[in-house]
Amino acid sequence: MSQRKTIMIAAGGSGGHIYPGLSVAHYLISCGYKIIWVGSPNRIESTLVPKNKINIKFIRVKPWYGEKIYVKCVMPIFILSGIYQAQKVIKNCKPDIVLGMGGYVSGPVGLAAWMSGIPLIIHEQNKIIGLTNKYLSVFAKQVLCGFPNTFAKAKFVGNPIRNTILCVSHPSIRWKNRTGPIRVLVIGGSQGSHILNKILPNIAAQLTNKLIVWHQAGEKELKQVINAYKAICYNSCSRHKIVKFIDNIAQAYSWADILISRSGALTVSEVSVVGLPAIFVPFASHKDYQQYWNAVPLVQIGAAKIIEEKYFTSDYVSAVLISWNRKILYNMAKRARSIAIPNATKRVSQIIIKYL
Ligand SMILES: CC(=O)N[C@H]1[C@@H](OP(=O)(O)OP(=O)(O)OC[C@H]2O[C@@H](n3ccc(=O)[nH]c3=O)[C@H](O)[C@@H]2O)O[C@H](CO)[C@@H](O)[C@@H]1O
Repeated sequence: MSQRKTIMIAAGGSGGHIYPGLSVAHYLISCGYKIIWVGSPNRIESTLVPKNKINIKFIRVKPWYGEKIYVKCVMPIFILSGIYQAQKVIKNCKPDIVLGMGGYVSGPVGLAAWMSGIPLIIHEQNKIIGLTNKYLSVFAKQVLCGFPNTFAKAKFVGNPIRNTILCVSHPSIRWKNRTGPIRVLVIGGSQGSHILNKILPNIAAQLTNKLIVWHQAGEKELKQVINAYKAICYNSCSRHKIVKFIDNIAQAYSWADILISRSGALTVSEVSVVGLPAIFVPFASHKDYQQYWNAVPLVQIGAAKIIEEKYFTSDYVSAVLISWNRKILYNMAKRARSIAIPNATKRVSQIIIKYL
């Protein structure tokens, strides 16, 4: 194996695209390969990727699609500008292969790779394939996917999960001797979720003393959420923890009895690997309702429940929560693990290596 082989990873915009890319990047680095990341300068990859000590190049990209007339008119300019910038980065970095992990940035980089004769591999994290990957699949040497039966042309490999999450101990160890209020972890995806931010303080008030909440509220609404818990929960609010973002998500998964969360592809896959019961509230504004379909496999095996936004009221969710004791939650946790794919990082990496 040559030390000089370079793998370019294009991914950005949200944790659901970046974290699985980072898992693959670290695996390949440990095998001696060089990684160059391409992302956008103003999105979370611009901080997350350097934090992981991975070299990142930036291109400025805009969405390739949209309903507004203005977006439709200027779209060809966006596309051409993105491809031009991506070609320049490819010319400078000379990658041997390009891996597209999703987000707008992977579109122009994937196309530029194909135009330069560099093999392109793409990975789709969701149960329903996104538009960027649908277009790129025409040019890709290999299409990989995180869920089975996503796309006719795709090979099912699972979603790469961070090592720290893979190291969370088995539910039988975590639940052993656990007592006290039910521990509810609230995650709104990489940016926080308005509906969870609005309803959870009311649930905490309704079920005072019965639960304890660790709530990731996102940057935008953090202050309002802290104030909402303070206003509603009176003296008990100090036991709840409200934060912008949870860096050590493995520790949070390990602490929790149940997760209440958006059902982004990565959160769903992580919950399965860790073995954690969940109430999923799919993001309703996605055209293809991908988050609903991401959660279905865990619901089908009795490890999770989907509550759609229109039914996500404090009365209903409180009723569900008090109907589940620790024993029920522990059994759900074990079921979640039964469909986990813990070795997806290795599977993706080995396919890349095969093409080098
Ligand atoms: C609104 C939107 O477009 N969401 C999409 C976005 O989700 P988004 O990136 O928001 O959600 P995902 O569940 O896929 O990934 C979130 C990632 O961030 C991590 N995390 C989150 C919160 C936190 O405090 N700490 C932390 O580490 C999670 O552990 C996970 O690894 O990309 C996903 C993958 O394509 C899609 O399935 C989602 O539909």
